[in-house]
Amino acid sequence: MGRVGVLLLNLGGPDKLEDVGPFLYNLFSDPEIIRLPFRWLQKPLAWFIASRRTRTSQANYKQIGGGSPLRRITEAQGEALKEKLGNLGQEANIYVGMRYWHPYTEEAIAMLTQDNIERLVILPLYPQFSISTSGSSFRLLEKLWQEDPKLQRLDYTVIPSWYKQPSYLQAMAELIAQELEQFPNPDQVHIFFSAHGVPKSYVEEAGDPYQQEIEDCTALIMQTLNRPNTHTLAYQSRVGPVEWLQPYTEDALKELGAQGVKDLVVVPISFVSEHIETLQEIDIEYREVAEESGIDNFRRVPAPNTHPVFIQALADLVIDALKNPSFKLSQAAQMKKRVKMYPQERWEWGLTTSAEVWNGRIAMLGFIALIIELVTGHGLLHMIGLLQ
Ligand SMILES: C=CC1=C(C)c2cc3[nH]c(cc4nc(cc5[nH]c(cc1n2)c(C)c5CCC(=O)O)C(CCC(=O)O)=C4C)c(C)c3C=C
Ligand SMILES: [Fe+2]
Ligand SMILES: [Fe+2]
Repeated sequence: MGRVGVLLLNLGGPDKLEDVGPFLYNLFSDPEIIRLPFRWLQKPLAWFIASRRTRTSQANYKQIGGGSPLRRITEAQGEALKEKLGNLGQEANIYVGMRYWHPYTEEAIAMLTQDNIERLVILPLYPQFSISTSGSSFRLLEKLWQEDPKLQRLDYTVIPSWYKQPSYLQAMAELIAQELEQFPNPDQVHIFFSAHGVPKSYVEEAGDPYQQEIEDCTALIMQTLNRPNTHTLAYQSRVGPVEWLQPYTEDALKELGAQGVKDLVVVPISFVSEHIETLQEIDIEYREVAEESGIDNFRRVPAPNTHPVFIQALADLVIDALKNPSFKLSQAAQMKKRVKMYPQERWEWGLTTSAEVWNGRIAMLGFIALIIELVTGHGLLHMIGLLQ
């Protein structure tokens, strides 16, 4: 076997507060995150949404030290994986390719081409597949492959999703058990799985397997844990006006509080590193919701990060992938239908989702008209004398 490389794919996060705006712009420019009928609208809309969200998002990053720890943790995972693979007799170079921030996927690809890697394993750091995460990175890679004959000669394989991997399940079970043991009555603690949400239309219209994989993953972790605790699965981090997967984490916490649950442990399951949604959203925002709802003892299970059993899981995935027949990007990036972030087409009166969507659309048209007017010097505002 020639030189082996492992490409770890991840989302990326702003390293410092000034990065938040451009990071959000990159994220909202992705048609896998916001799908629009007209391609030319993508960038202006991304700019518009990113500008509106930057301040709030910056305030959240400020609460966790002024930036995302994602790059540091992903690089540490890469180093630990390299060492583990070496111990198992499989030398490999590790590359980190982020989708929306540094080090970008394009940079990782340039490095591995320069290093003359001959056999590559593409491993997304998302245990479950979603169109919006692994799917988006696979589509970007597909594009890079189409553009570069050197990449077309590279022998590669993709691991589309891996939530059933036994050492991953074992690591999650160990982390949960460790947290349960912090309570006086561990068996009485309610285990609350909080998965990252996606718009419902991704699953129902576009055939995203994400919800199914999350439900299977939750059941497998509970089986591996093998304890009598009750549990709930809910979805966090909704963005925008459309319906996302339900129940929402916030509502489910309130409901459990109302039912008299006092001891609760939250398990983040869509992601394997600490990031804004564990450190800020769960640890600060959802803790507050839980405590206001009467849940007195609220704890969170840490993300797997560089837990040795988790690193073993990554190493096993790589070694198995090198032995098995290749899985290609075209198979992994397939999407059943085109999805939209804003699916509602019918008008409804009142302060409804539809009204919010139409308000947004009208505001968007106004915004585009304003830009055109500022660029050309002609338009309604000039006619009525508001602009000169
Ligand atoms: C707008 C739609 C979004 C979808 C769909 C979405 C899916 C999704 N995201 C993650 C993991 C992460 N998301 C992160 C940041 C982030 N994500 C969105 C939006 C969507 N995510 C936004 C607007 C942001 C920026 C932060 C904010 O302003 O709230 C991150 C980065 C975290 C960091 O530490 O910087 C991760 C990781 C998953 C797993 C997922 C679907 C399965
Ligand atoms: Fe996200
Ligand atoms: Fe998010």
